Amino acid sequence: MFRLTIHTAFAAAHNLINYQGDCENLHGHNWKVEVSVTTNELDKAGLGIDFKILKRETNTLLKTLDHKYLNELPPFLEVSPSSENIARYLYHELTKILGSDKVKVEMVTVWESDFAAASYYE
Ligand SMILES: Nc1nc2c(c(=O)[nH]1)N=C([C@H](O)[C@H](O)COP(=O)(O)OP(=O)(O)OP(=O)(O)O)CN2
Ligand SMILES: [Zn+2]
Repeated sequence: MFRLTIHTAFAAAHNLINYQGDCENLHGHNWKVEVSVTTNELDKAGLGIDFKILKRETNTLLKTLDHKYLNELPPFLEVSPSSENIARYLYHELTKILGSDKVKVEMVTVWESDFAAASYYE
């Protein structure tokens, strides 16, 4: 089994809902995003999936979040835009885009600082 991982990032504003403390107020993060996929098969070039495709599709998705107020976006209208919920949202969207009989999105990890991250996997 092969695991392929890419790192990328986006910047956005949010506030946690149903939360008491500083983070219920509007603030922002430069989130780092790590996407891992697994595959058993390699193509003739020896690639599970081209990193370029992995980065391009992830970055296209992240553009919909970048420099936005997350609480105003459809995925987070009724779901608090915590790092956990962002990771789960990205996991499901990337599975729709990249998932196949050969490639499984294994895990999405979202770092909201250098010291704190949430991962989602199934
Ligand atoms: N499990 C989670 N806990 C917290 C989340 C989260 O998404 N998942 N998010 C927040 C807030 O968004 C907040 O912005 C966290 O920022 P952070 O820099 O960690 O907070 P502080 O600056 O207060 O960090 P200290 O290390 O305590 O100074 C909170 N929790
Ligand atoms: Zn925050």
